[in-house]
Amino acid sequence: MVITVPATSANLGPGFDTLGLALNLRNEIEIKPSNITSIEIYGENAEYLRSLKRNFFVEIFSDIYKNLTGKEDKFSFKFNNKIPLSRGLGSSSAVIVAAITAAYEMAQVPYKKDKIINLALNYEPHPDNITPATLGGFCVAKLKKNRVYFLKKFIPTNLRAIVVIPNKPVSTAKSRNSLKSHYPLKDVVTNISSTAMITAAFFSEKFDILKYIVEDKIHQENRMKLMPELFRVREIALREGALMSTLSGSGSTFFNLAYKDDAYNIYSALKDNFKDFNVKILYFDNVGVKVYN
Ligand SMILES: Nc1ncnc2c1ncn2[C@@H]1O[C@H](COP(=O)(O)OP(=O)(O)O)[C@@H](O)[C@H]1O
Ligand SMILES: N[C@@H](CCOP(=O)(O)O)C(=O)O
Repeated sequence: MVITVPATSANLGPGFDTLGLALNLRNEIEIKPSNITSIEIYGENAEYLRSLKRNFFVEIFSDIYKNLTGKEDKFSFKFNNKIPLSRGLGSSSAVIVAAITAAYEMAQVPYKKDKIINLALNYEPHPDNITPATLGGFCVAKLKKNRVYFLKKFIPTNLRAIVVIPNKPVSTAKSRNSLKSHYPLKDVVTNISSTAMITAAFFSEKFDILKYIVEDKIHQENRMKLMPELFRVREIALREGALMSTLSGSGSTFFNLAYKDDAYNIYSALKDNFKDFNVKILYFDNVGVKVYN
């Protein structure tokens, strides 16, 4: 069985722990029943991942598989990773969503994607990466009493993401600890109105308005101060025609949304200015986690 899962960009600026979308940058995992457990890791951060005593995917897969079947069967795992670690592209959510899905598939227990999203929450309590990693598209998610409620919208094919991936990792858990716990009412209002406008723009496919309404007062600026070059990434992307330009998740990646005809200009301006950063044009993903038997 092969399972693939997309990278995700969470928050979209003001939609902290609420908005996210899926990018066509996928980790691929091949799993086969075997007499012994074996793990092969290729691609992004392979050396680092090989050096770890515990494999996050295998642990989650084994727990869920055992819960479903009562058995401790052995498998061979081959990972081909494209999502860089701790860059704000949802690498941990991708692992969680793929591992849970793989366990249900291998155990041959029927499931709905809703189930995957809600189980994934036990491993990562913010649904803005988990929901688009599972479903693809642009997702709005709300956590209430330990349950995720969500809505998804397909992202049209005339849009592209231009991502700027710095070489410095940012741990999501550490970066969350540095956020303030209280905010002035006017800042909260800024985020509520901006998040609502972004949601309406995606659902009505009226993307031009994004140029004027994306504002965050909760987390972005503080997180960007850790890497001040990101302020210039945003300035250049918006100047070259991006519809919006936001920190991706907790960073360090910057996410830029553009019409496909403007994507190359934005890409080359960013590439010229940030030679040490990895700049990519990506399609959006509207499918989410996918299984090939
Ligand atoms: N492909 C992978 N295989 C195993 N563990 C992974 C993989 N990708 C991410 N992880 C785990 O998730 C952690 C990164 O999570 P996090 O800091 O939330 O970053 P991100 O913003 O990419 O989700 C890594 O340190 C590692 O423990
Ligand atoms: N809402 C979360 C999103 C974290 O995304 P990640 O891709 O950086 O893990 C946050 O802002 O902390």
